[in-house]
Formats: sequence, C-alpha cells, structure tokens
Amino acid sequence: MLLYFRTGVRRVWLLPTLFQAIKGRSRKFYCSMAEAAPSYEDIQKISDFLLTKTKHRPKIAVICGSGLGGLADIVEDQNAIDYKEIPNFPRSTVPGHKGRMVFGLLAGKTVVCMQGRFHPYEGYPLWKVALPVRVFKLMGIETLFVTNAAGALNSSFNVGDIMLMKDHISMPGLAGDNALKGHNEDRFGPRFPAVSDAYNSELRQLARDIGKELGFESFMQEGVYVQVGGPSYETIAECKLLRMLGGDAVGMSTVPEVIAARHCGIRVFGMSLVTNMVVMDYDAKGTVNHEEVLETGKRRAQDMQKLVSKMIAQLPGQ
Ligand SMILES: O=P(O)(O)O[C@@H]1C[C@H](O)[C@@H](CO)O1
Ligand code: HPA
Repeated sequence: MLLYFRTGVRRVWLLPTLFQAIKGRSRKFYCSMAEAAPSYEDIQKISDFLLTKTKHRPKIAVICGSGLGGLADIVEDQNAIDYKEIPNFPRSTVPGHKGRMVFGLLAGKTVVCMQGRFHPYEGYPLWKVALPVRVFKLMGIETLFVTNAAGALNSSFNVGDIMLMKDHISMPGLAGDNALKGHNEDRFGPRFPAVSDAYNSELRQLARDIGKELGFESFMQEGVYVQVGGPSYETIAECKLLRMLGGDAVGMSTVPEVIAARHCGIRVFGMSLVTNMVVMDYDAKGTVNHEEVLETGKRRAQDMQKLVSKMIAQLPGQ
C-alpha cells in the first residue's frame, strides 16, 4: 500500500494529508450550512453605521408586514437607507417588502420603520430574521410595533379585521427552533427569558381605546397568532389543528422578532391584519394567495396607519 509519495526530496504522508483535506472541507461545508450569529460588537457596528446616516435618534421602531409598508411612506423628514447599503444586513426578497430602514417623524415622535422584514422561508436562520431588533436595541429603541398579514383561523373574524396580538404559538419554537437558539449573549438578556407577557397589556389597552375613538370597534379583534414556517400556505387539516390548539390567526413571521425584543427588554405591541380566511372546508372553492394578501393590506392600510400613528402620538415620554 502506498503510504507516502515524494515531491523532490520531501516525503508527503498520504493519510495525514487526506485527513487535513477532509477536515478543511468539512469545516467549510459546516460553516456554509450554519452561519454563525454576529457578535454583540458586530451588531453594534451595524447600529453605529445606521446612526451615521441619520440625525434622528428614535426610541420607537415599527416593523411593517406584507402590504403594510405604507406607514413608512408617511414618515416625515425622512432618511431612508436601503438594506443593501447596510453592511452585514440581510436583504428583503418578498413582494410587498421594499427593503428599507426609514428614520423620521411619525405623529411628532421620532421613529424608525422597517419597510420590509425577513422571513425564515426566505432561507434566513431565525437569529438573522431577528437581527434588526438587536440593532434597534443598540440604537436605543424602547418600544417595538410589529405588524403582519395573517389568515384567520377564527371563523368569527372577517377579512379586513385588525387583530391585536395578545399571545402567540410558535410552531418552529415548539419544534426546537428559536431566535435565541445557540450561544446566549448576556449583554442582550438572560439565557431563559419569560415570554408569557410578551405583548404589552397597556399598549393593547391603548389600542382598544384609540380603536374605539376612531370607530374601528366593528373590525377590531384580539387573539392568538400562530407562527408557521411557510412558504406554502396551510393544508385544511393543518388549519383545523391550529384552530384546535387555540390559534386565531396564522402567519409566517413576527414571533422571532418579538422573542428577540423581549429578550433584550424592548416592550412590544403586535397587530395582525386579517388578509384572508384560511380554508377549513374540503368543499370550499378557491385558495389563499399572496396577491390577495397584498390587496387586503392596501385596503386596510390607511386604518392601520391611523391606529399606529395615534398610538405613537400618545406614547408617554417617547
Ligand atoms: O411579513 P408578513 O408576516 O406580513 O407576511 C405574510 C406572511 C408571508 O410572508 C406572506 C404570505 O402571503 O404574508
Ligand atoms: N397563512 C399563513 N400566512 C399568511 C396567511 C395564511 O393564510 N395569510 C397571510 N399570511
């Protein structure tokens, strides 16, 4: 058996060389499969970069869901930064998500809006989906508004309803995937954070009060959001299961951002726009599609904007 070969006067031993080659390749393969989450210092760099691009110093952040990015368009005195200009930041790939960070004034308060978020089904690990929230934390954000488009599991809901999120069920979370999985960065928060109070009850009360003032009562709901992986919509059997589990609406986002926010002490208000009723009946005609989701978003966009703007106007001390 050939144990070595010669290059000039040198002997090159075969087995150690082969072993090194396999080790190098497998590390490369592993790294490309499981990209490491950025360090606290790397996230600080992203935050510092953004702050060099704007004079605004927001304490309120808004993440706009599918078709709901119009809110960022009404931000005044704005500085918009494309995600592709931000070093080490993901890109938005979903129609209805522009992919810009918009700083400016909303209802007289300084805000930053994400016009486009990241979803796990785009191929991003959950830590990356939640990365903007940690960037927000290091920028000084104290309150996060998250919005999303969702399908109604609760048959008493209607298309166009606004659901205040009072809780969530994370299907990826229950299956072992979580935005906080992996090394815990103690400077953000504890290894085992509680999320039973994830959705701030005072902000929900404020939303209810303002909804009443605006005459939105007939289309305002409160309920439990179920996060699924997507991108395929749910089967009929899956919808029945999610309803049995206690879900009122189902979507493909939001929970990773909320968990990362609560981990680092940011308070959260969450709101779903019911863009479609899920299909629960084998005799039903028609299926869900993203165009319908965007269309409903457009129709209810103004009302969602009014609600969020009035809430922001009334946030004490921000
Ligand atoms: O970003 P959100 O959660 O609003 O987007 C929803 C979920 C999917 O991305 C898409 C499905 O139509 O809309
Ligand atoms: N299912 C999952 N995500 C969604 C839906 C839905 O029916 N509608 C909007 N986002």
